[in-house]
Amino acid sequence: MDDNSFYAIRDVPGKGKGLVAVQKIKKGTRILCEEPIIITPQGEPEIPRLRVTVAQQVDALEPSLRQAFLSMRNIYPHENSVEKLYWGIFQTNALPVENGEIASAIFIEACRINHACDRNGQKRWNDNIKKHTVHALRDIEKGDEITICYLGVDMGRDSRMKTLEDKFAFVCSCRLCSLPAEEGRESDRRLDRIYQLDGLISRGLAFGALLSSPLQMLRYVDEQVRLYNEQGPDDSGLPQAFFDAAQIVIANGDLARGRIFAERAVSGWRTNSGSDCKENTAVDEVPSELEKGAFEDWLWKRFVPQREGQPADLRNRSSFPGFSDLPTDGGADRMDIFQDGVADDPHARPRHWCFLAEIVDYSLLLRLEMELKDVNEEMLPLFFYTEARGNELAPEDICRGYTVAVLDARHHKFRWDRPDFPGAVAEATGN
Ligand SMILES: C[S@@+](CC[C@H](N)C(=O)[O-])C[C@H]1O[C@@H](n2cnc3c(N)ncnc32)[C@H](O)[C@@H]1O
Repeated sequence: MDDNSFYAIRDVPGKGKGLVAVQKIKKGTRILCEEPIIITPQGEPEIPRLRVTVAQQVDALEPSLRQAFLSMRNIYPHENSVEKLYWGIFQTNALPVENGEIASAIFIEACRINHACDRNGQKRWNDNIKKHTVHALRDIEKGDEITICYLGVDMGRDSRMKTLEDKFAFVCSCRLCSLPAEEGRESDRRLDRIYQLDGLISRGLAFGALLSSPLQMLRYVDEQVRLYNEQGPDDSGLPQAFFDAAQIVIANGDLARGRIFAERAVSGWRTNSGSDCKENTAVDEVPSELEKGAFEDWLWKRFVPQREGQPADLRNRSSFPGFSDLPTDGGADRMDIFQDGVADDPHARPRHWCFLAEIVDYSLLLRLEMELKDVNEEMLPLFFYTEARGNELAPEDICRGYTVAVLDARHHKFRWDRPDFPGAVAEATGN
């Protein structure tokens, strides 16, 4: 868990524990960023097998994490075996990950966040840093509870209530669910229509209506945006709506509107994922000097071997990857990124990359240890297991704010790493 100073875990009346803001949090701020402690694999439908997987991971947790897991809420408390008890806690608290490998996971702090249909936090699994994040959807005042939405799609009050009661055993009392009768019905009508429009727009995009009836399609999105705005400020569905509008107008050659809709979509996504939305360019940042081939390389973000004397593009993530994007020692993973050619091509030329990270802090007791921040803003430790334990470096070269560069860095699993633990304790090794 890093930089979690925006909140404290407190008792929240009628909800058990919850996260409460301990300072004002500005819209778009990353409030929480946390690694999983227990995961279930994607595509395993067999509950008994999942129960065993979860139980094995719980048993392998270090005592304080295990205690934290066991203190979590369990809405299935009447199960009579330890395995079923763990499974009950897992089901009550697990958050979706859905990165192709992991289906859902337990996070010690993120799983304490309560639900609100008009939540002020946006949850997301960030696959770049292999962590769950929550960003502020609007300004959150000190003392306010931080909330996320447990439901996948917008639905009316009765359907929301039923799903939350069936799946999470509580009755929601958020602002939206507590609206006076007529306002509540009005809100439901809006949500039903937003849902209906979603279907019309996605079918239209899939079946070519963006070319055959673009104005009708634009009307649908216009209505959806208006309904989102009436429903509440900064709805997290807005960026997708602007993106849909951008596709409709661009497909019809209307680049001026396309640019504005695209900018609005990006601005909304930036709020939803805050500082995680890193790699971006402004519309006028198109390189004008490049010849055709080089322009295409830029456009498709292809890896192009550096010519001698050519300055390196520090924003190129295949040359300057983050920690989570590094290849594994001896592994064939991500070879497509890390070789000039395809993985099984015997003539593919190996290429080089450089892991860069800022020194945030350091100490020199038994050995030199550093706390680093990489290009994805992921924090990680660096230990010097060298002969002189880091004393090879001159003291004036070790400063906060300086950059560490590790050429051809790789993940390396040490013998004492926990087996099969996600995002495991691998360290950057290199020459
Ligand atoms: C993932 S946990 C959230 C943390 C939990 N409150 C705790 O004490 O650990 C989910 C459970 O919290 C409770 N909960 C979440 N949101 C709630 C809400 N809006 N009102 C009442 N209870 C809520 C429900 O019991 C739900 O099954």
